[in-house]
Amino acid sequence: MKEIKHYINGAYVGSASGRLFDNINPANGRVLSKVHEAGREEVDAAVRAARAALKGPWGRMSVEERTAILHRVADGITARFDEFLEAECLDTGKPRSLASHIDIPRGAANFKVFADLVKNVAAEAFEMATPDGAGALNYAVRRPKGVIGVISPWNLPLLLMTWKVGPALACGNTVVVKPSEETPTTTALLGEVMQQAGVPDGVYNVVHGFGGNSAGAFLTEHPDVDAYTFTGETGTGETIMKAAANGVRQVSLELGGKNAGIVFADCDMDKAIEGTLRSAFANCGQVCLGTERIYVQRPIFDEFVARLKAGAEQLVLGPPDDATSNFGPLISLKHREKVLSYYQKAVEDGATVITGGGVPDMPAELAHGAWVQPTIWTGLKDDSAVVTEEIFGPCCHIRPFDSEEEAVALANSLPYGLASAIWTENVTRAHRVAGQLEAGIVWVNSWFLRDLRTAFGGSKQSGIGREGGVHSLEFYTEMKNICVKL
Ligand SMILES: NC(=O)C1=CN([C@@H]2O[C@H](COP(=O)(O)OP(=O)(O)OC[C@H]3O[C@@H](n4cnc5c(N)ncnc54)[C@H](O)[C@@H]3O)[C@@H](O)[C@H]2O)C=CC1
Ligand SMILES: O=C(O)/C=C/C=C(\O)C(=O)O
Repeated sequence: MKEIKHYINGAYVGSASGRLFDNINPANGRVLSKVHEAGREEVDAAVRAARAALKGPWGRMSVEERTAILHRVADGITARFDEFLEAECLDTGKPRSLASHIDIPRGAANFKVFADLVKNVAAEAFEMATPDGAGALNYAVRRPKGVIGVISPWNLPLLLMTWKVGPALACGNTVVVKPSEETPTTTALLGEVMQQAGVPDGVYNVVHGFGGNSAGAFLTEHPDVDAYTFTGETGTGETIMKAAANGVRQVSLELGGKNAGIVFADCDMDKAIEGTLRSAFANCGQVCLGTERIYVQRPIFDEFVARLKAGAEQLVLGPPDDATSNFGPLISLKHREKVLSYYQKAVEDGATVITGGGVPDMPAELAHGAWVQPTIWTGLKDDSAVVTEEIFGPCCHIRPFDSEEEAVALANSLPYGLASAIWTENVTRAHRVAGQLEAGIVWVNSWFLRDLRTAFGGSKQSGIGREGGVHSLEFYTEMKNICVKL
């Protein structure tokens, strides 16, 4: 059986404890590989290697040399596209059509975009007057923050990990990555690409393991890490923030959401249905930007529900190697338990189940996979847990609204504020509503349309800080002002 080891200081190493855990294929429940679980010893070795590398060749490189290497990393991912694709699809069960269009290309783009950005970004300068009339000149320079702890989730494993590692390295930092225990493979594979691209030893380190009382906690408790970037559940973000408070370390947190889709009667119905099918069901609903609450203006409510139901029922459930499949399993049986508990709660709370609501019949070879049906409800009260809590599954509740004010109030009614999607052909309304929504990201007549130069992140309990474009540079560098008296 294949073993997945840590990648520390440019070498693959096992755990001193000899502890291994199973990496499971969620499509069929089979063990894919055995993964080494890091103890404090391995985490410490990774952090030491990362600290030393800051002072080694990486720290002395010019921006041109460093960014040329990062372009080679991107090219290395592209050259091994099929290997990354296979690994990501086996770890997550997601359809190849999805991973080949989103996950793997973004893995490469995340290095290129930030390598190009750091070469072109300017820093501020201010001339000032002084009492003696000679004046002074202030100018800013950016310096790497240091050793960055990267804790990444399982839903878009390569995409979300490189979304952090790309800018961190472009800015001259070194990293210790703790990928999700559910999806260790592409993070491990990236070590080989880093090596071939000429990334010096110790710049990119990977430790595997779980969260609490395991590699995740050991990394966030380590005193020699300068800052942490995390994507995942809000509660986990709170735990990481508390750990980072020791030593006043900065955090960038991209957390949970319970995002609203708002569909106005003047929308282009075909586009609204196509977009909402993706925002509710893509990646089996496991996208933090997904819309689990859909508000539809009353005159088109019945038609919208009927058409979304028809679309959901046309999704083709199947494993990644089935070219016709566009809907995979959830990440694990444990996560399926959570999702099914909401499916049950919806019924207990009096929902009308428009479609789905359970576990599909799958062929014998997939019977042990984490499959669930795409599910749509109507008729729940606004305070039902199904409508207020992040489920992170392929499901949505649809509720009618009458006025624009009501739709905005409903969308803003929860403590989350990550993303929203508005569907309307009235441009004035689109701008007006977008401006009022309490969310870090608002899409109009689209969903998950990403320009990597834009600010990405959540408000309220959906996160702290923004990444993307120059906003990533704000987090991954320290800005120093130099004041020169003339
Ligand atoms: N992208 C997102 O917004 C994601 C949201 N979730 C949400 O979180 C729920 C739970 O899923 P999990 O996989 O348990 O998410 P999680 O947020 O706990 O895990 C994400 C990462 O954090 C690490 N982690 C967990 N506890 C930690 C700790 N105490 N210290 C340091 N690292 C820690 C995990 O090992 C993993 O690498 C899901 O049902 C879903 O609602 C999960 C994954 C991604
Ligand atoms: O950076 C992106 O384009 C996508 C981000 C998606 C998430 O952060 C998520 O699903 O957690």
